[in-house]
Amino acid sequence: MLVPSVSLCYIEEKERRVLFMEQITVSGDSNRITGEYFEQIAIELRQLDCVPPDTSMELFGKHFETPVMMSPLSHLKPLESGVPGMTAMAMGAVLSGSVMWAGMGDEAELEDILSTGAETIKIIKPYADRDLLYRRMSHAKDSGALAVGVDIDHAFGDCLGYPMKPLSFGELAELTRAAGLPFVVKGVLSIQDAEKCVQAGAAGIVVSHHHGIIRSAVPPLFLLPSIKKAVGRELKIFVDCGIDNGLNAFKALALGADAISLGRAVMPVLNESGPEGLSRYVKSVTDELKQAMYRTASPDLNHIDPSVVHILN
Ligand SMILES: Cc1cc2nc3c(=O)[nH]c(=O)nc-3n(C[C@H](O)[C@H](O)[C@H](O)COP(=O)(O)O)c2cc1C
Repeated sequence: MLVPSVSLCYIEEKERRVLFMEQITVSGDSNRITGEYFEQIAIELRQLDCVPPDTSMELFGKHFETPVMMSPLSHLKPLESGVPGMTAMAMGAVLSGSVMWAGMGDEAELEDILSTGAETIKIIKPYADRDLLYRRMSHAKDSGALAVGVDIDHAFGDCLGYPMKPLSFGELAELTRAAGLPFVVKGVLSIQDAEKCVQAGAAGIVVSHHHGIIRSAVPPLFLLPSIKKAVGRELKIFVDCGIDNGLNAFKALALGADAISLGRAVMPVLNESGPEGLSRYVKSVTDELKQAMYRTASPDLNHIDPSVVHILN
């Protein structure tokens, strides 16, 4: 099987600036393991005394209709209408009252995204060129991003010709101090890193294996309860990887996530039906989540009892 190295990069050739389905199919076994783990998690029903649930959330001082967010993607192809892919994604986020996240794109792309009015969390690569990292971070702040962060898991090899380098704890602490915005660390997949993020002053973490940045990655939901126990009172916990429906979103929220993100699942939707279709999709995922909350007597996102989910086997 073709498996990318740790320098997993979405775009090796410019011509592949399409839906990236080729790369998605070569992510080793981590996505399969994660998918199978989701299937092991079952939901019980608590239908007496249940009330219509509220799926809205407050994040970094803003109000959102749903905890179903966009994952930070990058280099999506433009829609047929000519609207750049990431801008269209941001428009979909605005229409659905959802948080937008932006990945590796450049400063002009982020400005386009923000011009849609989308509340956006900008995730910057751990560029070996730390000056570039800091420039991107202050640009995000000056442009009005909601929060900023780094995907610490994309720290090896290079991406699109940009060499990457792992962050030290000291560098992370310095970045969070300098950010001037809530700082989010994406690609946390251990209690150790989660605790270091708290000590470094991060406002949030994304528990994620980056759709298979390494083979045999532990499913984010496997670690989530222990990460929640260790750091859940100190920072926001977000989760992605393999979430494409409201029941999987519910499982993640029940096991300790404050919000979840949809990554690869949004790409075909966006491509086929644009921002409006994306908004309908996010709303349908949110509706399915709401049904699960209703049937488990979970009145709002802060009151989902973890004991409503069971790990079989
Ligand atoms: C085309 C594509 C581009 C991505 N670009 C970035 C990026 O620039 N920064 C980042 O942190 N993650 C990036 N990711 C990773 C996603 O944010 C997400 O962590 C991953 O796809 C797992 O979520 P999923 O299983 O819902 O797709 C990208 C993923 C894809 C598929």
